[in-house]
Amino acid sequence: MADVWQSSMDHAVAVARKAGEMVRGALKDDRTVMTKSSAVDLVTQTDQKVEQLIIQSVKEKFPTHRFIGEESVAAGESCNLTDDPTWIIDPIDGTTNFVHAFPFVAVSIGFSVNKQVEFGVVYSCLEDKMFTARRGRGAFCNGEPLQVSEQTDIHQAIVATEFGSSRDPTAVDHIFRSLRNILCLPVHGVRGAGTAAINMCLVASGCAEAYYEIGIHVWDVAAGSLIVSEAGGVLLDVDGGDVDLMSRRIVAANNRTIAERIVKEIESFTLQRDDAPLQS
Ligand SMILES: Nc1ncnc2c1ncn2[C@@H]1O[C@H](CO)[C@@H](O)[C@H]1OP(=O)(O)O
Ligand SMILES: [Mg+2]
Ligand SMILES: [Mg+2]
Repeated sequence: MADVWQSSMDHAVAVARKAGEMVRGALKDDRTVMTKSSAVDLVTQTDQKVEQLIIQSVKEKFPTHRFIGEESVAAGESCNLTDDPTWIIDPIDGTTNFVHAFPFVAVSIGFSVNKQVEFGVVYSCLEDKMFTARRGRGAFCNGEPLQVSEQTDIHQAIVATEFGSSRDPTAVDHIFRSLRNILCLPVHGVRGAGTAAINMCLVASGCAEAYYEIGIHVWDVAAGSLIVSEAGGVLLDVDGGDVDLMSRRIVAANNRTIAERIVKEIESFTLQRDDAPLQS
């Protein structure tokens, strides 16, 4: 059966590749860093230029589609997911890595209709790996099918997470308590690539059993969430309920056994939702 979103997905892959070229080029000369929500929440002109490139090219081709883009939201645009076809864009996931030339940097493009992610594209542009997933049709890396790990024993798992962009000692302590619980289960290891999107692609690829984090935004995980589920993985909220991409919390794992085991060890907390009304 013809896929109504195939041309949109083809466009997403093409523009993600173009965006990745721009990121690779900018690695050599653009290191002018600005900050956003905290002294370690970084943004560069390249983040902004790449987001504009993606949005402009999509607007020309699909003028009725809507957008949620990290840098547009930072500039004051709303972050509401409607039933309309919506491109959910993180132009550079891993800006801190980009600034330091730490080699995990991704362009992340999710596409939702009726609030459901229809396709996801994550281009790990320094590794030149194009991760794609179409709902119901599997997940791929450079065209090769992806499959999550078959491991069900948490003690033999690698768990990915990040420390986030808050350096408030109380908030850091909170993150460390969950991390300590998980590390001491024990697990084989804890890792973090420095980008939510690539962490999720590592789960989809079977290289890590799980990824969890509180503090992510919808643009960090929209594409990756579909890549994980289409590779056979599961998504949960950190309290074990259904995942809610606007809630800033996620557990992505190879299977429910591992996901639920991790949930037990997380000290959850809530943050302001991505779709909370703007403060005036
Ligand atoms: N100092 C920091 N360290 C790690 N991640 C950070 C960070 N500041 C912001 N983030 C963002 O938080 C996400 C989840 O950890 C990352 O993918 C990253 O997305 P970003 O590069 O698009 O801002
Ligand atoms: Mg991001
Ligand atoms: Mg970003």
